[in-house]
Amino acid sequence: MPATALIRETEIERYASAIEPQQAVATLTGVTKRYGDTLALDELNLALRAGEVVALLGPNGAGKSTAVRLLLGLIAPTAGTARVFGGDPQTPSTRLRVGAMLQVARIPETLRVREHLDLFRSYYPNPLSMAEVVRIAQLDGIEDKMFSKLSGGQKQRVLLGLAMCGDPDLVFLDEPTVGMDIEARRGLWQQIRTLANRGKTVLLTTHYLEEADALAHRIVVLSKGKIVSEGTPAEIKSASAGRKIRCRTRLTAELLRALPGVTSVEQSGDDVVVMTPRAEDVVREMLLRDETLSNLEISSPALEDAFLALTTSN
Ligand SMILES: Nc1ncnc2c1ncn2[C@@H]1O[C@H](COP(=O)(O)OP(=O)(O)OP(=O)(O)O)[C@@H](O)[C@H]1O
Repeated sequence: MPATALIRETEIERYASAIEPQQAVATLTGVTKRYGDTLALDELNLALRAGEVVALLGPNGAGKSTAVRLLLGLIAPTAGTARVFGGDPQTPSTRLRVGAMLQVARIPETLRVREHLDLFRSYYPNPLSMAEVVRIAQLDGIEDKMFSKLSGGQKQRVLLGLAMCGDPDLVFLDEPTVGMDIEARRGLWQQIRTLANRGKTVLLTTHYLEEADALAHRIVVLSKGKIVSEGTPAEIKSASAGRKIRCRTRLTAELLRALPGVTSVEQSGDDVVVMTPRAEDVVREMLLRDETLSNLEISSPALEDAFLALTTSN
């Protein structure tokens, strides 16, 4: 069954309508964005609630950065409206309440960490104290280092610190852990969780499905400028690919494919892998036909499988 058949418009509407306008910290309503002939966003509706972490997932060119840049007020929609704290994202008073993690390439290499933080703190009337920024972004011990001398993970932590200087209520993290090893990535995840626990709203874009799974209350999957699925990580997984049965059996692939509810059958070494939204029924049928069936395993698909199904079938 194509994944698109499983993604119901009504599910997306359920999320959009579940957010009362007064709860929404930031919204894109009917937003279309064109760059010349390129349609980057196509009548997109997105709302972020106070205190939630939302992951925007999607393949290259899906429109993730465009959505973030609209909410940051860096670009204007071709049609539709972008609102942050009820106002235009471009107004200075709104910008003071928003923090964004920049890309490494945009940071001057020849300043020390402390100098970068001082500079950013000076942009805000009520910045966080230096000690607080250092604590949140775990920069102890590297404050006096030149930015150019830092490791990839340390640079990403400085970028998070810079985003936090103004004590923002809404934080945009664009690929926050790109280029980091798994240990450093986990450390940054912990810091992002701390932000959410302090009531901040976080929108992160990522290519790492594990990251979205680990951090987000809600995942929004974009493909070609449209939302193709939206829900908790568990909902995304279960809505898209059903469950996976792995076992050793004498039954032929042809017979398995003919069982009600089976969506795919693949050989994997000596085992066979069967995908179905009705795992219990299918296993019952298999056991009735093959009492030697062994090595049985039933699992939910990884978010990665779900994501691929969603974005490639579109
Ligand atoms: N300034 C621009 N001028 C022209 N086209 C652009 C511009 N910025 C983005 N685009 C195009 O708009 C579409 C959406 O791009 P966007 O950068 O928002 O996607 P993305 O999901 O963030 O991709 P990636 O994961 O690669 O960063 C793409 O087709 C891209 O080529």
